[in-house]
Amino acid sequence: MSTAKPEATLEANFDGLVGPTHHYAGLSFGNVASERNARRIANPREAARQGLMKMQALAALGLPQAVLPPQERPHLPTLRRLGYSGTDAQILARVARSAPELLAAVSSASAMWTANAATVSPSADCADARVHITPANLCSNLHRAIETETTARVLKAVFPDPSRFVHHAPLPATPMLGDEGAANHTRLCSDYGDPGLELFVYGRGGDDEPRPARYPARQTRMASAAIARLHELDAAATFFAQQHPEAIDAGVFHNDVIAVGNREVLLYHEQAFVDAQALRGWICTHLPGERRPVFIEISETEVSLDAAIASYLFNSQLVCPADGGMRLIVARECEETPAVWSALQRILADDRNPINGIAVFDLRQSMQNGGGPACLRLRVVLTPAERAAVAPGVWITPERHAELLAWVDAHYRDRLTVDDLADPQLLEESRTALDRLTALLKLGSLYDFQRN
Ligand SMILES: NCCC[C@H](NC(=O)CCC(=O)O)C(=O)O
Repeated sequence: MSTAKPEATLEANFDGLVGPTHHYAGLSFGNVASERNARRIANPREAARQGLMKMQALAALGLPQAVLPPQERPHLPTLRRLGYSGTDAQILARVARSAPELLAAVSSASAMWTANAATVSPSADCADARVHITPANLCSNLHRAIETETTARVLKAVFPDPSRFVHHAPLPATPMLGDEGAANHTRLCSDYGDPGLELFVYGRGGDDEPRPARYPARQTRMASAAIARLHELDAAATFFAQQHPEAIDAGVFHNDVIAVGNREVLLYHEQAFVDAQALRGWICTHLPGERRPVFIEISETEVSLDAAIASYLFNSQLVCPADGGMRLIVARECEETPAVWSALQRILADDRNPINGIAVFDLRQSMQNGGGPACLRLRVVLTPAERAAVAPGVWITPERHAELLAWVDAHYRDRLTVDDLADPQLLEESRTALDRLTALLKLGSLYDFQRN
């Protein structure tokens, strides 16, 4: 067992803080939880608290843990751009009457799922030895596409030093270049500081490749290839794998719903990829460093695709705590799904893999919109010098965690439905909360309402 030293290169998790307008509107076609829970009563306060509990627990394992702020919602600048005019209250009343689905979209707290914020490549993988960051265009859904501009601004504020961090522009927002960020990107390595393998998973490739019939493929091969070029990755250490179209049609709208990789371990469902064997073969011949790859393939007979999607087993986080070993961070739904829980016990008992612990979290508010433990975090591998260059206010310490809980309790409602979204008071509450938050996290003026 190795104890992580403070001078080591480590993987940090940047979790999205759930915003005050968290609600269920069935906005994501192809995301079965979002569709199933449309119009359910949401509890934004509980949602934010559940996320903060996970952040604090990972920080307590000795892992670098940070927070990314929510976005301004309802987003009035989008509504004005779409032709609504008048006071904020007048606009909210009009859009609620004429296009309630548009009001729901501009009110979504979906920026919480920071696995879709960007694709990040560690400096060890990039030719210029800097960390490369490309915000995702999220062009498959309006409520998500409007995150990109603010996300780019937030990431520049959090990773400010241009000698260490390169910020690319999001890819043009068009179906051919659909990009949903790190949820379709995995890195394997021997140790975090070593050069690694970057694995991009796409749903839609060339005309000769199979496509889902029912649900959209949100990530294209062309988008992934562009990111690999922008990040100056070594072509010999980069692989593009196609996600199984049948999995997409069953509700696997991102690869991180069906596979998770960490260090030398790849845990995936047998229906995750069109050609898992080719992927494994390539990893075996290409993984640099001392460790040998470890594959944990879960068969359809052990855990059905439907059980995997209902429990979000593969949306677990696989992390390396400071005291050694590897731990799975799973949603409570895994414990509640018998086939999944026994598969997890089997994985734990098997000493051919380094996984030696499981921690269960209640993330139900996010899960009901199709976002599990891994959706809520953006992974960023950082050297000690890079960690020191991150905006200091975003790191989760016991004090910051307590401040954020108090901030949530002071500003968030414990009940929200789509019918509440037109309430001008909710907009006011959100802006007041976010204004305090940027001060608390020492991030300066991030939001449109702070800059006008
Ligand atoms: N990585 C998890 C993303 C989940 C997200 N859900 C949503 O947007 C649901 C929102 C709603 O239906 O209210 C999505 O599908 O992109």
